[in-house]
Amino acid sequence: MEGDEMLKVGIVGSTGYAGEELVRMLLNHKEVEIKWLYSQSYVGEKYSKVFGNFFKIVDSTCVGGDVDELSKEVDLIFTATPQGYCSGIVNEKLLDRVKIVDLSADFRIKNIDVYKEWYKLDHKSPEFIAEAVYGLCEINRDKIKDARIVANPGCYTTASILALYPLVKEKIIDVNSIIIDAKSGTTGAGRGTSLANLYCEVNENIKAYGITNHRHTPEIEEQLSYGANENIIINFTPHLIPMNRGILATSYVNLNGEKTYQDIKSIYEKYYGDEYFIRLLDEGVYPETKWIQGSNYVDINFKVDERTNRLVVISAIDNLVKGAAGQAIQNMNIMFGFKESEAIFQVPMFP
Ligand SMILES: NC(=O)C1=CN([C@@H]2O[C@H](COP(=O)(O)OP(=O)(O)OC[C@H]3O[C@@H](n4cnc5c(N)ncnc54)[C@H](OP(=O)(O)O)[C@@H]3O)[C@@H](O)[C@H]2O)C=CC1
Ligand SMILES: CC(=O)N[C@@H](CCC(=O)OP(=O)(O)O)C(=O)O
Repeated sequence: MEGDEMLKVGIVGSTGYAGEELVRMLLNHKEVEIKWLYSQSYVGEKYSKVFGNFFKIVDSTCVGGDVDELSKEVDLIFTATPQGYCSGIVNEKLLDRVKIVDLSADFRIKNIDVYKEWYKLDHKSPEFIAEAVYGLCEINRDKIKDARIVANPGCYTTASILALYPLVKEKIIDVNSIIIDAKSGTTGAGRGTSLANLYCEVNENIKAYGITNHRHTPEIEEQLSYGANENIIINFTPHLIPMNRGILATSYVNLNGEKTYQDIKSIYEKYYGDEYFIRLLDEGVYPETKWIQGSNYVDINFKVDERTNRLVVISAIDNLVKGAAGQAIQNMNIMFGFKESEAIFQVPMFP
């Protein structure tokens, strides 16, 4: 497509890590033109000065001002912004003009009291929560097609829910025995400066954080509960590790009755066998972040522990790609009927 036929998009939060990944991948999209790159801190600056990797590739300058006015130039807006931003700009007039893919958590959680409790924020447009679709592509593809607002899932949540969804749906595990132990690279924390993310604090170190109260807990619980059709509560413990990007989630669950490797494998095949971006690894081969880095792939495998009758499931994603920008583009592709892998097929970077 060319000129007027191209889908025009704007990116708010373009100067963050997720925003940068959106630009990097959208440049390869045959049917999309990036119309503007919005920033609060770099208005008037060349985007390629903010991120030198775009030198001689992107000539645009960051724009600021009224997003409502800018929305008249585009068909879709990605908001790769902090929690509370997107809910502040959404209104009926805006949604008449554009579709929204929000990378924050503003529209992920249906129960507003849960949102308030875990995010310590008042929601600025609760009237749109019900219609927003949780953009976990492999699970909600049909609903995403017609959505005006897509709530792009969090990074830990994407890795965790995709690993566990077939198991809860098929009721082969005790749904109240789920423990998720997840590790993330430091880009997961964003580009803003904070003491905890300084090089010397992160390098040569691994630490758990958000123990029993990380905000992805209710997001995982809500989505797994829809799958199981019953209320699920979980233990979720994230860890910060000295890597740029990547998430590895190890989930422990009690099996209902004895199950073989093949029993479980056939369940994963039923749900994901035809999924382009989900790779069910061969028996005995377990996901590593190096194998998905820079790509939109989700690698999954598991092992039955016959001694404890527990199942251990390992999943890996790139937090900035399938955990953020890649999935956001996948959602856009579904919403506009483009090839689902357009612009987001990348061979993972190794090493
Ligand atoms: N990093 C990750 O792995 C993942 C991130 N996410 C979510 O995506 C969103 C972006 O994350 P990430 O890129 O890491 O964050 P960053 O901190 O790297 O970037 C945030 C961006 O938002 C802009 N911004 C900050 N405050 C405001 C504001 N009040 N209004 C408008 N824009 C603002 C910032 O730049 P400027 O000042 O130039 O406007 C910047 O471009 C967050 O909601 C995050 O939770 C989701 C999944 C994974
Ligand atoms: C390493 C790290 O700090 N990760 C972030 C999760 C990033 C993300 O996906 O979160 P959202 O729900 O905000 O979109 C965190 O734990 O807060």
